[in-house]
Amino acid sequence: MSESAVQIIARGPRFIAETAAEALDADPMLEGATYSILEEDEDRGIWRIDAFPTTDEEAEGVEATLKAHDGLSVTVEKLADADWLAMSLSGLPPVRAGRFFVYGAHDQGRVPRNTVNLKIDAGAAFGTGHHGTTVGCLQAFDELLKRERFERVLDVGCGTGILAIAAAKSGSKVAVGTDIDAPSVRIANENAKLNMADARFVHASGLNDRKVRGQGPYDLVFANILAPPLVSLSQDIKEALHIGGVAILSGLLRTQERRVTAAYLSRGFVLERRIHRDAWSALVLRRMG
Ligand SMILES: C[S@@+](CC[C@H](N)C(=O)[O-])C[C@H]1O[C@@H](n2cnc3c(N)ncnc32)[C@H](O)[C@@H]1O
Repeated sequence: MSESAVQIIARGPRFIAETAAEALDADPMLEGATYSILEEDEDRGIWRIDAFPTTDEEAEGVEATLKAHDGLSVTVEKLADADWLAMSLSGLPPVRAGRFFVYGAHDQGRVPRNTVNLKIDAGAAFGTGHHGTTVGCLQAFDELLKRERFERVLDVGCGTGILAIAAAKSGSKVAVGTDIDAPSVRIANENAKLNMADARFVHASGLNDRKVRGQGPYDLVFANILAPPLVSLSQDIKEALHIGGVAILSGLLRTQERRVTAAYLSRGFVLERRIHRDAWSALVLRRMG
């Protein structure tokens, strides 16, 4: 692990930022590297990549890849201590996505009455509602809820548990989440309690865990993970769903849509909707056969 954590920031025009993001995705040495890409300044057309490497090798690889793209200005900032994620995210404004309102402790007094409110504080797990992928999933879910009910919901890659908690708080009888990261599962279970939501979270790799399978088949599966696991889990996600059930997939860049969609179409899904947020995409796919 790094002696001190760093955040690597790259700014530049959209095309160059997206090309650099694709280069990060394509490098097998950087498979685990976490980054976000978003439009920072619409008027000036500036896009921004924030990368949060967890090892020195990853930091060197990410920095070198970003610097190899002419037109990006790249800076590396040292972060003070292990609480850097919480520190960098504390004070973030609440997020509204359809009926869902996601807020932190500092916004306790500003919660509307007519929304489904999700209290999620920034911490060591992904999913405060500020990332384009999470917002895309919540928006897609909100749209579907206008005409359908989802009794049984599974959230693959639950992070903070935000999506399963959203399901439990908007009428789903069964809301199960799973993550390969044990601390995320602990935090998700704490968040469920904090939100008085009947959602359960299981530490597991993939969908074959007994506790995950045992609650299925599901009416809806969220999977906000990266494009490669979305492709490799496509058969498992299909088997976890009823025929007619819906998968809301995110964690993929717009440039990766075709690859992910193809894996699901070939397994009998139809694509119902795409939601774009910054460079990210959320896909709504229905299992037809
Ligand atoms: C982008 S975060 C999504 C968090 C949250 N669901 C949200 O929408 O904000 C992805 C999460 O997926 C987990 N993950 C990655 N690959 C996974 C896999 N194959 N099975 C289960 N969880 C996975 C990561 O540990 C991480 O917590």
